Amino acid sequence: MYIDGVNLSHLVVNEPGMSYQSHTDINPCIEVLADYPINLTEGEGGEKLSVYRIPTGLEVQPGDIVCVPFMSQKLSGVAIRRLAKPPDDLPLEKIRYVEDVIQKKLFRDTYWNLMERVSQYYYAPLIQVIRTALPPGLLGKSQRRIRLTVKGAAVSTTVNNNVWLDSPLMRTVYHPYYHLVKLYLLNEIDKNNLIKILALLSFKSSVIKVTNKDANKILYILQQQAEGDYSFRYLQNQVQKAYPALRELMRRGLIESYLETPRQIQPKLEKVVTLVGSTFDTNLTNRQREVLEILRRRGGELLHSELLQSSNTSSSVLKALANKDYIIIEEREVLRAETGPEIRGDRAKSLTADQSHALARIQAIDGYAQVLLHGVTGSGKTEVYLQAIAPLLQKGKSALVLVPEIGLTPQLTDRFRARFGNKVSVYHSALSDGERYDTWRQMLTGEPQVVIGTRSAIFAPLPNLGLIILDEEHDSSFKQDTPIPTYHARTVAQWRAEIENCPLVLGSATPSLESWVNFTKDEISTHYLSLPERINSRPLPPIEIVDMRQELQAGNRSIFSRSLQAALNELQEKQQQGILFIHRRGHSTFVSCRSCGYVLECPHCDVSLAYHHTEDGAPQLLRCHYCNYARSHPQLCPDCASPYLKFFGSGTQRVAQELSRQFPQLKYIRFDSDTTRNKGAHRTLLTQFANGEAHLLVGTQMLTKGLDLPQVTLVGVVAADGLLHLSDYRASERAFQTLTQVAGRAGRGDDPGRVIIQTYNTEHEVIESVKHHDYHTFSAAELEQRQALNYPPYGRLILLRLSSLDPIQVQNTAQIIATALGTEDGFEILGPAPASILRVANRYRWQILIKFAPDDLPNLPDWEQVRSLCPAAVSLTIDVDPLNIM
Ligand SMILES: Nc1ncnc2c1ncn2[C@@H]1O[C@H](COP(=O)(O)OP(=O)(O)OP(=O)(O)O)[C@@H](O)[C@H]1O
Ligand SMILES: [Zn+2]
Ligand SMILES: [Zn+2]
Repeated sequence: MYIDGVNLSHLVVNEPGMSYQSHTDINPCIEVLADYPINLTEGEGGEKLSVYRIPTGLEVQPGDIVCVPFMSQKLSGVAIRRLAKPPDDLPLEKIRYVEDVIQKKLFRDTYWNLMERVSQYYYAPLIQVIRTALPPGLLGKSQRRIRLTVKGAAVSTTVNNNVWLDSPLMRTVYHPYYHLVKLYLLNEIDKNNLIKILALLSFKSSVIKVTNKDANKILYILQQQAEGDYSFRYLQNQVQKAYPALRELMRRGLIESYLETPRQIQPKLEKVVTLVGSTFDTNLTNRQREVLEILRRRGGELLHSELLQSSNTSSSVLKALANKDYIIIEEREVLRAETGPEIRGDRAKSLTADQSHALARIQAIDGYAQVLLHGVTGSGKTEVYLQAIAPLLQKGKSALVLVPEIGLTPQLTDRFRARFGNKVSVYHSALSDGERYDTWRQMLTGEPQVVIGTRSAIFAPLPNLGLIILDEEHDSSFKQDTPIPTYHARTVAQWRAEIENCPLVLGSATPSLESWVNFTKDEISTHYLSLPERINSRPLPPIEIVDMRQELQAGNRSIFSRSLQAALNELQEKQQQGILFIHRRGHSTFVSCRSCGYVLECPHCDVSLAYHHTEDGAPQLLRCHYCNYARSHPQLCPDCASPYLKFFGSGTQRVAQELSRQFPQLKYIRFDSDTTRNKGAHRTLLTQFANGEAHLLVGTQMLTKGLDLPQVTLVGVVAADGLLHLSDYRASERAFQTLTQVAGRAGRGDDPGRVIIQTYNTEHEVIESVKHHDYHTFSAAELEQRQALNYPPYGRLILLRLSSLDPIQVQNTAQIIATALGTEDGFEILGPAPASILRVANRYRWQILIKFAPDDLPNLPDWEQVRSLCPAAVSLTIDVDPLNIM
């Protein structure tokens, strides 16, 4: 990483034996990489190091997170390098002091190396990588904001004449002319007079006019907000040429810009009462004696609030006791963390031969190596992970376990907690900021522990890492599409394991083709470990493929084939349980008018709105899946006022309706994004199902991931076709993985399972391979195609995503960039092409795909040059190794 021409990797960090701390330094300074906001006066925010002085008495070391002054604000940043004296070209009095150290010793050498590698590979500024790695709020979220001046508040915008008078801003008592506005509101003076008075008062001339269309719009937007205040970024997204317009408004004194002070997340403190001494003097009241007695009985230490409650007393009583030195009241930090329910402990299972073999191979690794644990569904991969981790903890080391989506797999965390108790913590984005902050800091302590988390947990700052595990390594949620860095947790895990010199285990029943090729290219690698059988030699469930065309020919118009209907009937007779899987895109969910054909669309995106209905009695909503716009379901067609609106509802909903109609006695639980919105809903629904409260679990993709329910004997895939026809070179791979995983939920217990897949494409090669549980044939055929077309894992891809409010400008920019790239060789350029949904949240999107051989890296374009071709109104994201090309 080069910053201002300096290669950072030589500067960093904490090199042992360095004597910078020497007390003879007269004016010690430190270089800081701060979290600068985008600077309005310079356009783009750059990445540069700034020098600060270290005040006497404050210990500042490279790798610390510090708080520094910047203009009139405070920012946080990472201390990079100590200087024994200030740089020669910088007069001492110009250098400001570091204010404080927020977090000591965050970045060790190894951690810093990781940050740099991510930054280089994904072409993302280092500070962006650091921001991704840290819990939210640790670096202050300092942002540039724009607010109206009094003068600006009084300008009448032509967007809506004189709207300013009705703007909330004018009605706040904080407004300097509120007394005048109030007169107007009370009808004491009329509007025209008020305008004249205000004009006289504030500008001593006639009413100010803003003629520039964009400037006018900015004023209007600001005036609509109660405090007349928005972030610079927000305004930039609302108005096409925001930047010159803002400058004009600022020059005319109608708005001002300022930096918001960072809001640090504070550790949570609670008052604790501790009993000191055990003899109680006679000078105590009965009440006081009682309180002390309760405290003693409860072990001599209680939370202040708890003691107040259980002794039913007031804080003045406690204070009096503290004054008499019977108790100590002090603030102590409490850690916020997700704890999960109480779980009964369990012991290590005795392993099958295959499991033992795999475990032995993993444990024989000394230092860094990658292992692919390829085990069919239900082969006991998790048990191998658990037993690989146990001895590490004993040796004082920690383990990191990455999973696709933690909310969906409460079962998995439970299994880890049952084995390792409170040594397990979870880390993912659904935690509150406070919980994330505390969990994260708790990792820094170096206590041996197991962290289970999603994608971003690959940056968990565990100092003594002994093992990294990626479960379901094929899952695409390990890849971040946006914002930058567009990292893949598997790739980062490879670097991290290498840097920390520990093993990395990739586990899957359906390995990604990348991993498959990687581990099988040289003969059979010793690090390819296979669990080809289920536990107790249970068979994989037989898979029946049903041709839905034949069903139709035979006169069956139901969405359930005759075979699936029979299976559902049997389920009820035998009191067994089943899962019905619906692919999200498998059914249309839009609402259209039967009379005129009008389709309800999102006003901001080029897509139709999807119908959502969570339960009886809940409001019927139409929602945009791209920008989250929502509206209520209209009674009448907005176009022709016909009452005959037709909708299908989400796939699960439609299937649920059909179930109630055809199998009224079958109880089902819907498990999809509508029914699992609330925190803890996944767990609740799965527990209900596990307790036998329903025959069927009906749901989407969420069902495919790691569910281990022994009583499930039937899995039905209602329509596989939606999966087969995605316009993406990875569609087949994804379809094979999803279908294999969902099929793998059946027959995991004593009763044998069966799977029924309904499709209109019985001959599709994916369907063929899934039917025979044949990963090898599938991957061989798929890899052949990839190789022929130079797609990953044989070629590499970089996707340039461009977007703008201006449809012409973004198209032109895409064309210019593609042309410029076309003059270089070493790579192939596909596009520019509009994204498959051109407009999302009012932004028009184009993309350019760059394809090259893995070893051609040195020939890649200069991204700074590419960026310079991009005007300010067009944003460019470089997605390295993209997974979603749509
Ligand atoms: N050695 C063993 N003896 C007995 N039972 C075992 C053993 N190993 C694992 N099991 C049990 O077998 C079941 C399946 O194991 P597990 O869920 O780990 O499989 P998996 O390979 O992770 O499956 P999937 O990839 O389908 O999620 C679990 O209920 C687990 O407790
Ligand atoms: Zn209509
Ligand atoms: Zn939308």
